[in-house]
Amino acid sequence: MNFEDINNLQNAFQYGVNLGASPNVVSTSPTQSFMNTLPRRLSLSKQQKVLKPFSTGDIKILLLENVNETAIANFKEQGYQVDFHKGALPEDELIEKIKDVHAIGIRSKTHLTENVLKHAKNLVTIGCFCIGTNQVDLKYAAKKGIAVFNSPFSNSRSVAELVIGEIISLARQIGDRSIELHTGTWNKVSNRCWEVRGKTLGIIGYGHIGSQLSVLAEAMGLHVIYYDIVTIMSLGTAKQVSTLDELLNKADFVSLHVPETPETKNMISAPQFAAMKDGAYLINASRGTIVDIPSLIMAMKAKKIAGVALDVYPTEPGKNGAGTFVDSLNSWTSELVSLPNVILTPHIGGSTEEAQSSIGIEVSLALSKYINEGSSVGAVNFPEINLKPLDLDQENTVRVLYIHKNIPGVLKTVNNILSDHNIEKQYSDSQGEIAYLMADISAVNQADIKDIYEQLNNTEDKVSIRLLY
Ligand SMILES: NC(=O)c1ccc[n+]([C@@H]2O[C@H](COP(=O)([O-])OP(=O)(O)OC[C@H]3O[C@@H](n4cnc5c(N)ncnc54)[C@H](O)[C@@H]3O)[C@@H](O)[C@H]2O)c1
Ligand SMILES: O=C(O)CC[C@@H](O)C(=O)O
Repeated sequence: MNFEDINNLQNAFQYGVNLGASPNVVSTSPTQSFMNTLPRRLSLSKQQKVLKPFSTGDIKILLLENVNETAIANFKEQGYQVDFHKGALPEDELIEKIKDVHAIGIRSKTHLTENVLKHAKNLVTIGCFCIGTNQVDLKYAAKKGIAVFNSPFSNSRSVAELVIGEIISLARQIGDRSIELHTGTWNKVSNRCWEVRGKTLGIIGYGHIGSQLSVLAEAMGLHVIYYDIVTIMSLGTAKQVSTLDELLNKADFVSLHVPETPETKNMISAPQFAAMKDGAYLINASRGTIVDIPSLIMAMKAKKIAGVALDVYPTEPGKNGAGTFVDSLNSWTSELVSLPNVILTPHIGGSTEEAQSSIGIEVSLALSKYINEGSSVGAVNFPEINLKPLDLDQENTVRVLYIHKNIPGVLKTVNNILSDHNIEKQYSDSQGEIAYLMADISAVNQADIKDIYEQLNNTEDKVSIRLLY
C-alpha cells in the first residue's frame, strides 16, 4: 500500500465510526431489550474524534453462516461494504472471497486454516460470532497480524437451557415417544422412565456453560458434581470432584462442556463408558470430537448407556438441507440414528434469537473498534491493548498501530522513527511471537504521516502497520 492509496481511502469513510449511533437492533424479549442497550453503553462520546481507517480499499466485510442481522446493521452503519452469505462456503470459494476482504465473520462451520488464511492479503481481523474459536488457526492468524475476536458467553445460557430440556427428555424417553406418535404408534409406557429429582448430574468443564447448567439443574432437585482441570468455586451445593473417573462413577447424567483441545479429543471413549454407571445418560453440546461415537454406539447396544443427546458431531454439514446428515459425512450415522433414546440436534445449542442478536452486536462492535481505533481488547490470539479514543481537538494527532515480531530491539527502532514527533501516549504488549504497539503522535502534518508510514513500513520486523488520523 502506498501513501496515495491511503489518501484515496478517506472518502470511503465519510459515514464515520461513531459506534453510538442508532443500532437498528431487533428487540423481542426483556432480556433482549437489556442487551439492546449494549451499543449505547459502549458508545463513543460525541466529543471524540472520528479516526479514518486506512486500507488498500474500502473496508470489506465477508459475513458467512447467517451471522445475525444486528451485525450487518452495525457494519453498514460504519460505512463498510458487507458481503453476506447464509451458509459456509466450500474451501475454494472461501479462498477466492477472502483474498481482498478486511474482516470476516464466521460461526462454527468455516475453517480458517493456514491454507485459507495465507490467501488473505488484506485481512485485519476475524470475528467468530460464537464461543468456540477452534475452527480458526489462531497461531497462524496472529503470525499474520490478524486479531481474532469471539463472544465468550452470549450463548451460554441458551446452551444450558437446551441441556436441561435434554436431561428430562432422555429420562422420559420423549424423543422416541414423539417419533412413534409422528408415525401413528401409541406407546404409553413407564418402564425405565424416571424423574430427575434426586439424581446426580456430572458436569465436565465448569466454565460459563457448565456453571449455568449447575444452577439450573439444582433448581430441579438434581445433585451436581463437576470435574474441571482447574479448581473452580462451586455454585450452590455443587461439588468439584478430583478425577474424571470419580465423576463418571457417580453421575446418572454426564454433560460435556469442555473446549476442543488435543487433551479433550475422544475424552469420552470405551474406558470412560465402562467407568459410567449402568443406565447412565450422556449429553454432548460442546464439540463433536470429544466423544468417540463408535464406542458410544457399542456402549448403547450393550445397554450400558440408556440414552444420549448430541448437538455436535466430528464432521458437520456446511449448510442446512435434506440429505446432509448421512453416512458419507460420518460413517456411523445410520447406525446411530437406528438406536433408541438418541436425541440428535443440528448444533443449535446457541441458536436462540436472544443469543444470536447479542453475539451479533458484541462481535461487530469488537471488530469495528479494532478496525477504527485499533483496540484489541477481547482478542483471543493477540495482545490486548487499548488507548482512549482521541478527542476532537487533537486534530493533528496520528494513531500508529504497529504489529511486529516479539524480538528484542524492535521498540528501539520504532521509537527512533517516532522520536522526531511528540509521542503523547504509547502502549505495547506481547503474546507469544507477536507484539502490538499503539501510539498517539501529535503535531503531525500530512507529509509527516507519509514519512512515518514509509519508515515504519520498511522496518525489518514489522508484521503489519496501520495509521489512523
Ligand atoms: N452446542 C453449541 O451450540 C455450543 C455453544 C457454545 C459453546 N459450545 C462449546 O462449549 C464449550 C464450552 O463452552 P464454555 O463457554 O462453557 O467454555 P469455558 O471456557 O467457559 O469453560 C470450559 C471449561 O472447561 C475446562 N476444561 C478445559 N479442558 C478441560 C479438560 N481437559 N478437562 C476438564 N475440564 C477442562 C476449563 O477449565 C473451563 O472451566 C465451548 O468451547 C464450545 O466448544 C457449544
Ligand atoms: O453458532 C455456531 O455455529 C456455534 C455455536 C457454538 O458451538 C459456539 O461455539 O458458540
